Formats: sequence, structure tokens, C-alpha cells
Amino acid sequence: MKKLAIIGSGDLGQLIAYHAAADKHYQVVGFFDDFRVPSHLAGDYPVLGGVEAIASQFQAGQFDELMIGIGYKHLAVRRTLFQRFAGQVPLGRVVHSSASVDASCRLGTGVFVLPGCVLDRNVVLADNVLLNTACVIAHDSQVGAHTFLSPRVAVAGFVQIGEGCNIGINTTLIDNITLADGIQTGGGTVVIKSLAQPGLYVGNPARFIR
Ligand SMILES: CC(=O)SCCNC(=O)CCNC(=O)[C@H](O)C(C)(C)COP(=O)(O)OP(=O)(O)OC[C@H]1O[C@@H](n2cnc3c(N)ncnc32)[C@H](O)[C@@H]1OP(=O)(O)O
Repeated sequence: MKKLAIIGSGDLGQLIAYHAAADKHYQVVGFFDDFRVPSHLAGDYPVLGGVEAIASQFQAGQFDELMIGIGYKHLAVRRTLFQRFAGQVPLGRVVHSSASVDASCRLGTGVFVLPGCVLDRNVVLADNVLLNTACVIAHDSQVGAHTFLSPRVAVAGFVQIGEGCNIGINTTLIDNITLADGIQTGGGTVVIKSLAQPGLYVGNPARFIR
């Protein structure tokens, strides 16, 4: 079994560690975190060092693949870390075994798909995408790199979601619409037309608030 290390030892990092091990994807060896002292125990696994230690610990065989446990509050950091290590260290992927992912789907590296998600035919998840619990993405829809979907987001067919988006819990996106890069939606937002301006949208129908 491959050995996994995770950047970030907070809640999301520990959630990745939990599912990666419990669902038997990886042997988890620990975290890299600039805000914890090495050997600090975060949940069940130790902090191995700061981000600067990643390359040397990979060369030393400490781990085989890396995931990024930085969530919706710091999506720019999530992107920066992915870009820093892509091509230097193999990025991992965890798709929970309870998720239904059609064989025609294409998933990038660094992707984390939580329990109960459903991805129908021809769905594409670009690199470093995170789908939280029970998201449903209908056929022929695409999610851009570094984008985070909160639990129970519902995406209809032929939808394009841009890069670095933060889609709030229970957001609904109707079919044949496009969301630009950097869109954020509040919980329960209902998006019924394409959104071109980056920023935060809430309500039904979605309205731009800032
Ligand atoms: C596993 C996990 O937990 S993953 C994380 C899941 N979490 C989420 O999805 C969080 C979603 N967050 C929200 O919905 C938040 O309310 C946000 C981000 C939209 C806004 O938060 P804040 O910046 O604190 O804004 P604030 O609460 O001041 O609201 C601003 C305005 O938008 C309205 N508003 C805020 N959220 C919503 C919403 N979800 N739907 C409708 N209106 C909303 C407020 O009523 C307020 O309106 P007003 O100016 O007329 O009074």
C-alpha cells in the first residue's frame, strides 16, 4: 500500500487522513504543517515537519504521494501549494468507495471525493478539486481546478464551474450554465443563470452581494 502524507494537520487534513486509511486507499504517515512543531500528534498521525521538509522527506522515501488538506477558507493557499509541488512530488487522490463515479469520468490529481457523492457520465474534475459529502454532479459537467464543493451541492448537466470556486452547502446549479473562476456561493444558493463576475452570491435566485 502506498504511503500518504498530507499538507495541513487541521480538520480537513485529519479528515483526509481518516478516509484515506479507513477506506484503505493509503497508509497514512503524517502531516506537513508550518504551524505545528514536528512530532506534534494531530489526531492519529504525527506532524513530520514544515512544508520546506516535503521534498527531502519524499527523496528519503518517507512517503509516496501527497494530498493538500487546506480547505475553503484558504483556497488561494490550496492552489499555491498544489502548483508548488505538482511535478516535484506525486500528488495523490482519494475517492471514497461509497461514491458512485461513472467509468467515463475523468479525475485530476489531488482530488478528494467524500462519501456518498454521485458523478454521472463524462463528469470532469480538474486537479485539486474537493467534493464534500453527498455532492451530485450530473452528466457532462466540469469542475475547475482548486475548486471546493461543500456538502450536498447539486449540479445539473452541462455545467462548467471555474477554478478556485467555493460552492456553499446545498447550492443548486441548474443545467447549461457557466460559473467564472473565483465564484463563492452561500448555503442554499440557487443559481439559474451563468455567473461571470467573481465574488459572493447568495439566495434564490442567486444575487451578487460582494
Ligand atoms: C463540511 C463543511 O462544513 S464545508 C463548509 C460548508 N459551509 C458553507 O457552505 C458556508 C456557507 N456560508 C454562508 O452561507 C455565509 O452566510 C456566507 C459566506 C454567504 C456569508 O457570510 P458573511 O460574510 O458572514 O455574511 P453575512 O452573514 O454578513 O451576510 C451578508 C448578507 O447576506 C445574507 N446571507 C448570508 N448567507 C446567506 C445565505 N446562505 N442565503 C441567503 N442569504 C444569505 C445575509 O442575510 C446578509 O443579508 P443583509 O445584508 O440583507 O442583512
